[in-house]
This record gives sequence, C-alpha cells and structure tokens, in this order.
Amino acid sequence: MKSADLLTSAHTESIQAILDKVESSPLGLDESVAQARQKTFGPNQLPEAVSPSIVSIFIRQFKSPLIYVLLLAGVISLAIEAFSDAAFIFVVLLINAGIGLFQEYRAEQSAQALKSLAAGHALVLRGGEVFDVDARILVPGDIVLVESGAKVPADLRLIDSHDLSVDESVLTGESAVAHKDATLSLTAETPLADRDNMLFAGSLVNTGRGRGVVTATGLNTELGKIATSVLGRVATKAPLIVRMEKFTHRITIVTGLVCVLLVGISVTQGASLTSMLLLAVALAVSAIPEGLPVALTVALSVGMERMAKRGVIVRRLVAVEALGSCTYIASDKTGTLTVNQLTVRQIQFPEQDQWGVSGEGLEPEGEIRATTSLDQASADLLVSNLAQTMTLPNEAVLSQRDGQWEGHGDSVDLALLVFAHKAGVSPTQCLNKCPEFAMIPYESERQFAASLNLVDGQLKVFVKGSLERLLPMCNTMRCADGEKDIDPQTITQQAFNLAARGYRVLAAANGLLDIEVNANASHELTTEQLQGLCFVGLVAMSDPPRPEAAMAVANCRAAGITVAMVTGDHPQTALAIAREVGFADKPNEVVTGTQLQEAVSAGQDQFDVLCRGARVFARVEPQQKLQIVESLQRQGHFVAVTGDGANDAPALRAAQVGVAMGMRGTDVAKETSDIVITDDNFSSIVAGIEQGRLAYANVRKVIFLLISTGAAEVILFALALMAGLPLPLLAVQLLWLNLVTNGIQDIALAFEPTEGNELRQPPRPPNQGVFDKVMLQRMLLSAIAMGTVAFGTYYWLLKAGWSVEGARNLVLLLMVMFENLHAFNSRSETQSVFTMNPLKNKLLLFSVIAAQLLHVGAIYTPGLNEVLGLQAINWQEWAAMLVIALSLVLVNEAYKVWRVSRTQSLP
Ligand SMILES: Nc1ncnc2c1ncn2[C@@H]1O[C@H](COP(=O)(O)OP(=O)(O)OP(=O)(O)O)[C@@H](O)[C@H]1O
Ligand SMILES: [Cu+]
Repeated sequence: MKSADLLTSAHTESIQAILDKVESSPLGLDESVAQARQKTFGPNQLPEAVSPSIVSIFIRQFKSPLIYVLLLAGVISLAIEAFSDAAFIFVVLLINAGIGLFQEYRAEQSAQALKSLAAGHALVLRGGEVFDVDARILVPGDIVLVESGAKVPADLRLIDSHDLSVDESVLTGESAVAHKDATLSLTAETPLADRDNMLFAGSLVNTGRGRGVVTATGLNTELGKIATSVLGRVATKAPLIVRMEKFTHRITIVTGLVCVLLVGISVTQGASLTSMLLLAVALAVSAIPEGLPVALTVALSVGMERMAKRGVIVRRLVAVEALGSCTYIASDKTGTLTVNQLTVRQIQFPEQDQWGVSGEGLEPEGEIRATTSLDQASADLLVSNLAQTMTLPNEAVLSQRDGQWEGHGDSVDLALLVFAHKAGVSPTQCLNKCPEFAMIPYESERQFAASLNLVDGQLKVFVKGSLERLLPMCNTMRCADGEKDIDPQTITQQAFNLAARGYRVLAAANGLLDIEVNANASHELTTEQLQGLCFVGLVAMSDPPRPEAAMAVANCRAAGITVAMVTGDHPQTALAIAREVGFADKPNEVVTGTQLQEAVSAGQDQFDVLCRGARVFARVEPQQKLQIVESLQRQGHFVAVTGDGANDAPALRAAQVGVAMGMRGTDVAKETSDIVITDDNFSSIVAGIEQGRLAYANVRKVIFLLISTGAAEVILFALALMAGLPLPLLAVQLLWLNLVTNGIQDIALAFEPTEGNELRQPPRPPNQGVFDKVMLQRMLLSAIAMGTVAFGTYYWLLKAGWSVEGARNLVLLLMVMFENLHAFNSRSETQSVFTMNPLKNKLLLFSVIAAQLLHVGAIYTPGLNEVLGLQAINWQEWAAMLVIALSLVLVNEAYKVWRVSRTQSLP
C-alpha cells in the first residue's frame, strides 16, 4: 500500500475489499509494518496553527495608540530641536516595546506548552492486541476501536458497529446525530454526510461501539481537506481582559481630557505651547495604565501554569477567573473522590450469607470463602455461574505481560475479570467455549451490560448491572437446590446491606433465549428480549476514598464552597463514601434520580428545594446532571461540575466551570470542558480553586499598583497647577519615572506567590467587579497620599528657596521611591508588608532594587543626567526623601489594620 489517495471511495467497497486494499486484517497490522507505513504516510496530524514569531509580536507592540502618542512627542521634540529629549523619547519607546514583547511572548509560550499537553489518543489493534496509543502514530490499515465519548482519530471504514451514532458537525456543519452501520454498502455518489459505513476524523461518538480500518490519516482525511478553515481560529480573550481593555480605554479618554485642560491653562498662563504639548504627552504616558491588559494576561497565564503544575489544565483562560469564584462543586464519585481501584470483596447468592473474597488489585490471587453448610460442589457451581455471567458481558481486557498483570478498560469490568480468575473461570477460555453473537455494551444511562452467547448449542443471555435494572428482568433465582421463584424483597435487602458498607453492588442474571440458532445469520440483542431471566447473585466491590479527599473537602468548607456528589451508584454506597470523606452524614441529604424525576413534574420550585438540601445525588442519570446544575445556578451558585462521559457534555457546558477527567474522561467531555484534571483527583479541583483565587488576587494587585500610581501623578500636577507653581516634573522626567517604576514591577506582582489564606475566606460574589469598595478606597487613599505629599514637598522646597530644578530633582527621587515602595504595599490587601518575606517574590525585589540603582546611576551618568535634569544628591537629602516616602507605607498599613479589625468585628 503506497499511495495515500487510493481510498477516496472506501464507502463503496465491501469490508473484505477494503482490508485487501490496505493490506490489513481484522487482527490489525504488525508493529513493523505500521512503522514502515508511518514513513510513507507521515504522522496522523494536522498542521498546527503557527504561533506568532518574536518579530511579529515585536512589531505588534508599535500598533498601540500610546506608542503613536510617544512618537508624536518624539517628533515634536525634533521639531523644536530638543534633540536629546527626542533621543530619550525614542529610547523609552523602544524599551516599552521591549517590555511589551517580553510579556506577550511569555503569555504565548505558556499557552503553547499547554496545548501540547492535550494530544489525542486512540485504541488500536496491532498484531491481535489492543493498545492505547498517541493518535499521531496511526497509519492506513490500522484497526481502530471507538466507543461512546471518543473522538474519531482518523477516517475509518467500519468493519463492526453496535448502536453506533456520531456527531459529525465539525465536518458537515449539521448537528443532527448520524447513525452508523458497518454492514451498509453505498454507491459512489453518496454524499459525505450520508456515508454511514464510515467514520470521519474529528467527529465525536455519541453512543455505542465501533471498529474500523483506517483509510486515511492526517491531511488526507476529510477533516484534513478542510483543515485550513478550522485552523487559524483565534483564541478568545478572557472576559476580564476585555473588561480591562475597555476600562483602559476610558481612562485614556479621561487622562486625555485632563491633559488638554492642563495645556490650555498653562498656555494661558504664558508657557510655550510646544513644551506643554510634550508634557501633556508625557503625563498621558505615565498616567494611562497601558500595561494593564498585558500584565493581566500574564497574571492569568501565570495562574494557568501554576494550575498545570497541580494537575489542572486550563482550556479556556476565562476558567482561571471562574474557578476563583466557585461556590459549589458537584463531583463524580468513582475515581474523583475514590481511588477507582475496584476490588470484589463480597459475593452473595440467594438464601446464602455473604461470602468473602480475598486478594488485592489486579493480581488474580485470592480465594472465595464460602461460609455455608453447602458441599463444595454446589458452592462451586454457584460461584462459577456468577463468574461466567460477570465475564461474558464484559469489555475489559486483563492480560499477563512479563509476569505482570495489566488491565485495560472499565475498572468495574476489570475487577469482575479478576474475580472470575479467582473463581477459577478464565475469561479467554470462557469466551472461546461460548462465542458471542450479540452484545448490549455498558453505558451509564443503561446501568447494565448484556451479551448473547452460544452455550452448548443454545443461545443464552448474560446480564450484569444495577439490581434495580436487573430485578424486573428476572422471574426466578438460582439457589443451591435449584431454580426458585424470585424473592425481590430479600435480594433488595441483601444489596442494601452491602451498599450501606460503601460497596458498589452489581447484580448478575442469565437465561436461555427462545430463538432459533443460526450460526450464519447475525443475531440482534435488544433490551426487550431481556425477560424471564434467572437471578444469579450479587457482587460487592470496594473502592476506597482517596486519602487526600477528606482534607480537600475540609478545605472547601473553610473556603465557603459546598461539595456534593453526583453519581449513578446506589444511594447507600454513595452515602457511605460521602460520610467517609466528610461532606454528608444524614440520610435526608441523599436525593435519588427517581425523586428528582418526580420533582420535575411537581414544578421547578419543588426541584430547587430538593437540590438545596441534597449533598448526595444518587442513581442519577447523566441527563439529570444538567437539571441539577441549572437548579443550583438558579439558587445563585457558581457551579463547578465534573464529568467524564459523552452524555455529561450538556452539564459541563452549562456549568460555570466544566471539569473533565483527564484519565477516565472521554474526548467529548474534554472538548466541552473548561478545565481538565490530569489525575482525576477531587483535591486537584480544590487546588485549582486556590490558584484561581490567587490569580484573581494578583490581578487586583496589578490593577491597584498601576492605577493608584498613575492617579498620583495626575494629582501632583493638578495641585501644582492650582497653586500656580511651575510644573513639578519635566516631560522626560515623567517618562523616566514611568519606565523605572512600572514596566517590570506590575509583571512581578503577577508572579506573587500564595498568601496562604486563599482557601480561608468566602468566595468572591460572582457579580462583584474588580473595582469594589475596598479597591476604590485603597486606590483613592494611596493616590491622594502620594500626590499631596509629593506636592507638599515640592511646595516646601520652593518656599525654602530651592531652585525649580533642584526641587524637581528631589520630587522625582521621591516619586521613584513612592512608586517602588507602593509595589510592596500592593502585595497584599490584608497582610502587613512587614510580615511578608520580600524574598518570596524575587522578581519584584530585584526590579525595585534595579530601579533604585538605575536612578542613582542616571544621576551620575554624564549626558543622561543632563537630559533628565538630574543633579547629585547628598545622603541627607536622600534619607529625607526616604522618610517622607515611608509615609505611604504607613497610610497603607493603617488602612489594612482598620479593615481587618472591621471585618473581624462583623458577625
Ligand atoms: N461495567 C459495568 N457493567 C455493568 N453495570 C455497571 C458497570 N459499571 C457500573 N454499572 C452499574 O451502573 C451503575 C452506575 O454506574 P456509573 O459508573 O455510571 O456511575 P457514575 O455515575 O459514573 O458514578 P460515579 O460517580 O461513581 O462514577 C452502577 O451502580 C452499577 O450498578
Ligand atoms: Cu463460557
């Protein structure tokens, strides 16, 4: 097989013809063949949208209105032949662009790194064995298995399908579900959307199972052919960033007006128009928080990186912000709150006590302790009947490789296979002896799996699943002394007792089907046929809670976040786990899917009342998850919901934070989620919330610093103007001030580490904006303190007989100190600077020290000091300015003390 476009008409060929064409077999390719083909066909991937180069990011920096303003200033300086000023302005311009480049490049980098974490995978059959592989290694001829929730990794001609339906909207744009059938034969003219014996790369499997042979990979797939239109999609900006861009816009306009006013007044007082224009530009540059949107992007992407380290992959930047304001986590049980290592511990047959099963993990070593007066032979018969019924409708694979047991597939199914081994039933032998004719695969909304097998020349069905579903299928039950009429009460009580101990309980049933056996015809198995069966027994599996879950739940409580469990499992099992983990205790905190169903017909209010009191939602169908999320949202909650299956997608989409499981989750769940938890662990969600809150707090710190310092400069100038004094700073001095105090420090604040109290406060009200009362109070207070003190100092210096140049020199030093110290004030809204270790944010410390050194350096650099109008300063003057500057710290400290005492005196 050589040419890539051999197979454009794969849908017209028979399965055998296709397999021949791609030189493959139902057992799949051999590894060596596959590797050779990869050389011919290349990796199965679409070209990535290229990330912008450094050069293009650099060029982009010059496309901002602020830069135009600066350019204008440079040109004006040239026009009035102030060449050194002009040179300085151009240097500032370059440095500003450099800082912007650094910031944007960083944000871009972390976005890229996260993208590569999300590579697709596929189940491939090679040399008769199933492997879970990186989808990029697929080649034409590979046999690929798909199941509900999966994303199709390449174009496939189906060779086998069960109840298979897919969403092909990426390709066809139609959101209707397409039903697929391997047995169809189609004509060449069949349009893409109707090629129902094919699966196309990029489509999502809604229900069922399928198996197909790869006919095209990478750019040769139907998706590849339209790939250019799918690529190049721009990432959406976080709403917070958009709000801040708008905000910056508004400030720009206000500052612009102030500047115009300033120029107007000064000119009427006799200043020269050009020099005033220059100053207006400089003031605008300093006061406008132009770095804000980028600094915020950095803060959010730093949050994103930190979350990635804690196992939380953020798929949309908005989730960083959203995670921070979560008030409710609706979590899965299995694998999230529990370790997802299921082990069969107890089995129970009608009219018998519970029998223990020993052994741990996947190692099929262990025995069944039959506590009974039965003879060995009768006990063995019961056990092997149960083991067989658990083994046949089972999709997991348990195999021994190099002496190690390895499992693949659903963890419930795996535990059952391990149990079968312990019971002396080998799954492979069993399947050879009783070939499978049809199957109803397990889907969580069905709560059972069934298979139709040929046993001793007769067709027999085997069913395993929840007792609630199986009981109505059974008329009789298998006892040691034969088949009897079923006793549903006793069996239900048995299951209840097992569930109350936290076990996940599965029931088994089987029975002969009254159908003519025809080995050649294909048999169908439908749910309607599952009737008149014989109940076999119960299996109880333990799945211990994750050791860290209890701690994480306690953290949630301290953080004012409600935790609840949404599970398809038995209410007793769910409550037992919830008790162990510590978020529910009383039986009335459990609500079942049936109760919810009834409440729906009783009306929305009834439903909301039910949801409000519940901490455990049990026997819930996946579709009900959406109703639960919507009800919680109606009650004002900001909901994070977890999900793993295809049918969790609506709930994941509706919730403010959709959390998909990285290990257990299907592709569909991951694609619709906002964040993915790589280890499926509940405590990772809590860690994500902590980081989300921190990121949001850091965003506030950046905003606080930039706005309050900008406002301070405006106040200083306004006061000087009102007092009729000469302007307190030259244009170049303002630019210098902006350069040494803002560029790096705001970014440094984005890296601020945790204060340790993120999870010890209630969640931020979701509708509360950044500029709440605290923010406004602090900003006004700081800006007024800086502006008036700087003005007072200037005023006093002039009155004391200093020259204007000398006074400006000191005021500039004071402002540099103010703004540098203010960076430390910004580190926390509640904690005193004196209790915060400055080494915890080395970038901030370094940038502040660098700013001071730069300023001192500039004073003694010939040429530069002339341009900036700087003069040497003796140490007394220096110390005096520092003491004055410290007043700002005192004001901020006083505010923190006042606020903390106030919040503590509240109830
Ligand atoms: N592999 C399986 N085969 C047959 N029945 C199963 C299987 N797995 C689970 N069940 C039945 O379906 C019920 C629901 O299980 P499911 O795994 O869907 O719950 P879930 O909603 O995913 O819960 P959790 O939050 O615990 O993951 C179980 O209680 C069990 O009775
Ligand atoms: Cu068998």
